[in-house]
Amino acid sequence: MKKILVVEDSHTVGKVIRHVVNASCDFNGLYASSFAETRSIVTEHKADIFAALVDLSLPDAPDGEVVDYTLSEGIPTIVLTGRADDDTREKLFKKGVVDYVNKEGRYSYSYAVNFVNRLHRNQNVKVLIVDDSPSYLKFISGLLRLYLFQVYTATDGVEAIKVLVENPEITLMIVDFNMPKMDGFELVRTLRNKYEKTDLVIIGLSGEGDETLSAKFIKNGANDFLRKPFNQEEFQCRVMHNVESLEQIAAIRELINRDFLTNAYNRRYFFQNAAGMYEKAKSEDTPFAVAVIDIDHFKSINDQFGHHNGDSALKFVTNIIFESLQRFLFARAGGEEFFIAMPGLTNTQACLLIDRLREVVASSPIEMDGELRVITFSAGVSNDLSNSLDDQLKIADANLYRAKDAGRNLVIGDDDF
Ligand SMILES: Nc1nc2c(ncn2[C@@H]2O[C@H](COP(=O)(O)OP(=O)(O)OP(=O)(O)O)[C@@H](O)[C@H]2O)c(=O)[nH]1
Repeated sequence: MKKILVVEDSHTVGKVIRHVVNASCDFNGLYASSFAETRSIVTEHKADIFAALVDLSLPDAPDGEVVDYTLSEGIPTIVLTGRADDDTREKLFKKGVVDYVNKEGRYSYSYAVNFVNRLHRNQNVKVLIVDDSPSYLKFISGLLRLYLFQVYTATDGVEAIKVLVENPEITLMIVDFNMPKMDGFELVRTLRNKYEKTDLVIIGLSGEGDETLSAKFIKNGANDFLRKPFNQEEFQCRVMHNVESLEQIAAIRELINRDFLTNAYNRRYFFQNAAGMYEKAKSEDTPFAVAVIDIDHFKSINDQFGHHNGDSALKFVTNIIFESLQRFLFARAGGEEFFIAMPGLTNTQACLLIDRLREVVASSPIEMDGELRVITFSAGVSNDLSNSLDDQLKIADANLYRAKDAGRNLVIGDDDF
């Protein structure tokens, strides 16, 4: 596992940072209290060090020599300092530090540690810069790479759309206003026909003197705006803030769409997504099967072994279904009932698949209070696109109750009469 290097000579500050690292850092800490110790730790662990929090002034390195050292070793460096006047800050950014933090108590150390976590996550974030100025393209790319983002570039709107189509995982764009072929407004307007603000963040950029540009950019669909020339700190704050917002929205979406107990998708997510699959199958005239699964005698599991064991059984069955049916849409519909949408499968294929799943669950007893208990489920399958999605689920449900009536631990489809 990668590590965070912390260089701090004050015992008290070191102790607070250690606490913050243990509580909230994605990495384990390596700690040094002098330049000499830093050298020996870096020599031994260089390949494992992801980033460093470095005190600007140490007894054996009073003028920031340790910062030059960690930077020369290629380690992303965040400076801890008690004296960040404008001049010091500018010099630090010119040297290539990622950020600086004034030593002002626990909050500032939390900020520094969270910033390292942010850098870690940035490695998975793809950013597209669109600017016809080679110098700005280079400058912004350099900053974004310093923050460990994956960077793509385009020099006009037409090229930008092409890059975006080829790389659909891009979630952040930085778009200049004044460009040939298609200006920034037109590009943003075009993109907003397809990408929501909550899926693709666009930060507008302009060097024009017009004070109204920022509002115009935002009214055309940009999330935020930066006026050239900007300083590194302002750029960093805007970019990080927007990326964090996007992540928070994604996290909220996950919470809305997932069932709390099993972490399977919930009923709302199922209907939102199954409807599109159903329509696609209908328009392409391809098969579309649904299944309703219900655990047998689940009440007796609760009654005999208690609710917590019932919960464990639900999680256990969910995991098996999830592992086995990853390519299909699967959700906990409520209680001990699950829905599955299987585009591309005929009734026979879907019945065979669900029956195989039934065998796996039935042959995987789980331990409850020291006793091995076999869990089974019954299922109904339906595949008839002349019915609506709701009706198809109702028929699958009716088939499920036939399976229950026929003795349970059984799968019944449209043809099994
Ligand atoms: N532990 C636990 N139990 C739940 C949860 N949701 C629903 N249940 C229980 O699931 C049981 C479902 O019971 P019934 O609808 O009678 O069905 P069954 O006992 O499975 O019987 P058949 O479906 O006829 O085989 C009820 O006792 C619910 O309280 C849950 O999240 N956790």
